[in-house]
Amino acid sequence: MGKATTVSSKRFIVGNWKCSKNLDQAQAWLTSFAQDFRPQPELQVIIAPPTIWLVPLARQLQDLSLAGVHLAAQDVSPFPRGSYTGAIAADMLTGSADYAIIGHGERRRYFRETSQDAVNKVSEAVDAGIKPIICVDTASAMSQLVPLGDLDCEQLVIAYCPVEAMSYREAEKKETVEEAVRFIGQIHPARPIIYGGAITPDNARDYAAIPGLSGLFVGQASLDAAAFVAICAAVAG
Ligand SMILES: O=C(CO)COP(=O)(O)O
Repeated sequence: MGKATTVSSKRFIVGNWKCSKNLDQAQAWLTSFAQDFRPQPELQVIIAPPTIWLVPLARQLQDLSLAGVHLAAQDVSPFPRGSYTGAIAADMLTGSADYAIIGHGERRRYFRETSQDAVNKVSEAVDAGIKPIICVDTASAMSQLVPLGDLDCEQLVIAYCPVEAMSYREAEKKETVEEAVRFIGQIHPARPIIYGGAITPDNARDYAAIPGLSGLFVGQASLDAAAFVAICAAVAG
């Protein structure tokens, strides 16, 4: 895989369920989403359920044959297969997840993950053919961004998720997001950048229109299938 040279015209919308939903709820969500979602060319919808539901949801998704809808793991091991109790190696995701979220602010904060852990995870994901969605939590987080420059991965997505927006449930000001996107884009010119933090069906259209942004990363509002369909429609434009 070589380095990308231009930002692709793809739009991304990621629904991160975090630690929510049992299997019945997860499958009911997908059934309801499939009834109302209208696929759009260039729109990549990525659903990140708890890892334990990836395999049954991948089967359900295959039966539904929804165009442009993918699954992501919310995390991946920084190690290959081996004696790492509790870990899930990136190549174990093959066949169920196409993407993996890596370095989410909540992983950094509650699980003490470092930027080096994130880089190792990205490297494992890339080797396994899983596309990384790497999260950075502040616009000026050079330590999170710079090591990514050495990675040879064409399909990396950068998710800008300011911690305050997630903690206080208030989206960051659009001008500040735009500045952050410009800053990140200078360090990683050809990477799609998405924004996450208190996105709702009401503000999605405004945020999706921020110049330089390739999509949205949604937590709480993705738990409701109808709200997520509305956000997908807003991102598709
Ligand atoms: O963490 C996020 C995306 O992964 C954002 O979460 P909220 O949309 O709940 O603020």
